[in-house]
Amino acid sequence: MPGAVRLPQTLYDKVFCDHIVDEKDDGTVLLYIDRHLVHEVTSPQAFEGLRNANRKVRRPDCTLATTDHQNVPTTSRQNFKSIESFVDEADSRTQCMTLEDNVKEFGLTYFGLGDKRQGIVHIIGPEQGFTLPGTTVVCGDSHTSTHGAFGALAFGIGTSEVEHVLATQTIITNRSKNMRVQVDGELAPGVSSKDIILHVIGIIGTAGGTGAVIEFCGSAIRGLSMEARMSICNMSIEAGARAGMIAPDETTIEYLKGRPLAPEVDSAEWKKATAYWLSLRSDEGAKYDIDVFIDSKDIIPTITWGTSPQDVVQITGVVPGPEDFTDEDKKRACVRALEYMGLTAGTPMQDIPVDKVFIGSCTNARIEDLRQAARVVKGKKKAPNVKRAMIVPGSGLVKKQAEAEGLDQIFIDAGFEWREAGCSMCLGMNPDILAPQERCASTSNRNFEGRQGAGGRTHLMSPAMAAAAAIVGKLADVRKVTGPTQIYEKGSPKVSVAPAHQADIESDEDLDKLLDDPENSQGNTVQSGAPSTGGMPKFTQLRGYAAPMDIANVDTDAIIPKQFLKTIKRSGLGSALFHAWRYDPATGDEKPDFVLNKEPYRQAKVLVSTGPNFGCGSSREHAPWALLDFGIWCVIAPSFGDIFFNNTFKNGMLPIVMRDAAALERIAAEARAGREIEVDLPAQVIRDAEGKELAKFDVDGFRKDCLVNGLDDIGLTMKLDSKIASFETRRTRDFPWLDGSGYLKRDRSGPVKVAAVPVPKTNRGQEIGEPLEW
Ligand SMILES: CC(C)[C@H](C(=O)O)[C@@H](O)C(=O)O
Ligand code: SF4
Repeated sequence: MPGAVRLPQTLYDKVFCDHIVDEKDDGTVLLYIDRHLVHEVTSPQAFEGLRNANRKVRRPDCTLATTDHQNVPTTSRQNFKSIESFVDEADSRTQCMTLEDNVKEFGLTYFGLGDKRQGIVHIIGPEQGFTLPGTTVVCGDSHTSTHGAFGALAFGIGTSEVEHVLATQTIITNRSKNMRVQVDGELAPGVSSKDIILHVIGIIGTAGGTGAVIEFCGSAIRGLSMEARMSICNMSIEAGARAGMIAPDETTIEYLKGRPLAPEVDSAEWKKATAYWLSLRSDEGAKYDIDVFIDSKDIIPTITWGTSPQDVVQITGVVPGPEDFTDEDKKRACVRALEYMGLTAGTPMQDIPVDKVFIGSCTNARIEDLRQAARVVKGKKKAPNVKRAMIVPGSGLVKKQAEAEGLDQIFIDAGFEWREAGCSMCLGMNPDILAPQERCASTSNRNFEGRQGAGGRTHLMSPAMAAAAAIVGKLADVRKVTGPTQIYEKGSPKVSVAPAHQADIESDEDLDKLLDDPENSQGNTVQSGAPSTGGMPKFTQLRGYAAPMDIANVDTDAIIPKQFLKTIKRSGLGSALFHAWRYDPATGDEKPDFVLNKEPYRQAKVLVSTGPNFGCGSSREHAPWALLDFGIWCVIAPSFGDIFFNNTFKNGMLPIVMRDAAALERIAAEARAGREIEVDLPAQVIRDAEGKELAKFDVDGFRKDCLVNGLDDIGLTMKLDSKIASFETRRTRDFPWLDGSGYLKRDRSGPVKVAAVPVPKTNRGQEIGEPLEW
């Protein structure tokens, strides 16, 4: 209604409201997606689902695909002719070629390996101007949060959701909480945006942002370049948040000028777009559910010591010990992390030698990151004990730019390797990996067990700090290495180890055997064969053994390690579930102490985690697929990683949030005693084997309905086609720069422009035909 009084809104509220296609009374929202980024690892099963149901990609003009992940060798591409001849590893090749086939079949824009614009999906989106302020951006990848630096609502999704977006250009979701992290003051020399985000995660923890979208604000954030802002939003997922956002401002607009897929500067579209973008800041008096205030002067160069991104310490500090924590979960986690990391409490961080250095990843492989590292390295040499120091630019264009500036030579002269673009050692899936017990100074975002290679030890830090570590040969304080030099710039810049070195998987054949051999399946069908379009099995009552797990922050890398992500199927992953925890790396034998290797838990149908934040980290839907294939249909935990939580529902599984500690303990006690329990979804009750109630639980109404009735949500959404079409018409009218029409003008490939029909009301309450006011 024109003139209606609106409550003050946050940046998140505004972007969310501008994308609502439909909202149900129970709060379930059908949200329109403006930008969909696709990569080879999480898309094959989604395209397969489309094909099986004879569906098309609804908005090829709003979809951009690239190959970037574990499959892409970062060795020289000078002789690149085709993926077929270039990618040696069979499964990697299949995954890359499957994406190539799919983009052809569905008419999508694609930056392949031969294309200079190829790179990590979260680097190329902003680089091309595909990511724009005020948009909704999704990708089958948890670090989609990166794009929030533009004031976009950007979040990671699982493969089933990728299929949903491809088919309908929408997603089914709920409103998140509003969280504000305000960082004020001038950053001290040597302190970068990576230090800010590590510091923040150290304070709020990896579950601190659960259920929330974090808005980063304050004078320190405003003073950052776009690239530095991206590093912050990138790691909001490590703080457990659904997304991170920063309000667009002049820095944002400056960055977008001249980007190929942004509106043309000074055109009518540009003027309209920039006026809208600048309107996207939180209103005075807007309410936040959680507020965190940080003074920049408390931040000094920060690194991680343990196996969770919250395990941070200042570089001047020492390795902590269990007595430094009051919480029992944290004490336990500390003991485990010290053992895994091969560290002793009390050791000064700067006394710890490193074996490898990795400067790359979607967090820190942009031109500015490379410039910072180059400033530290210039004229110096890598320490002799550092076996490898790798620079992996985030995209072909970043690489080109760096070479034009002579950065490559600075690194090469210092003894670094200058590689091609890709995820590389961030995920350790291609030959860029750590050997067991090797220690790495890394600019990536995850230090989980085995993340960069089985048994590998990762310390997260900024590019300047990683460069300093390479020079010193130990974890080092960059301020000592460079002296008072200014490493960080203000404003935004324009822009092999032994193959398959996994202690547990020796060769491609081993992997194939594990994944393809029906013998290896635990015999429980995932909806695999049954494509998501065909409906799901109904979930009503589930009775069975519950496997107890007393670990906090069980990440999806642990649930299903990276080497199993190369499959293009949903089935057969049961034998790989918790692979590193379940099998001895040397012999391949089962570890007798691991819960799923014991009776009666080999038959477990439920998993009870007493630690919080189960399923945090990566968006890989392979995690629920592996659990299901093992036979686990229900996970009970005090809290969950957001994307994992969604992914389980999409596969007919039930994740139960049990915040009541006493009730959780009652369930865990039954589990430990090896007695069966019953999960009754219609009644929302958990009972013991005798039928006595152990706990009640909450579940979202829409999701319950889908589970109990085995409903396929893509089919349900497609019934709302006229609402989606109406939304698109309004979008074309109010946000014309978002249609691929502009893209086409600039020789973008892919069909576009959805026919406009007159439609009612926007979600901000305006009337038909009335232009939105910013
Ligand atoms: C492969 C992909 C699903 C995964 C993610 O979602 O994060 C990866 O990028 C990672 O960083 O672990
Ligand atoms: S976190 Fe690592 S593996 Fe994941 S998208 Fe970023 S660079 Fe790639």
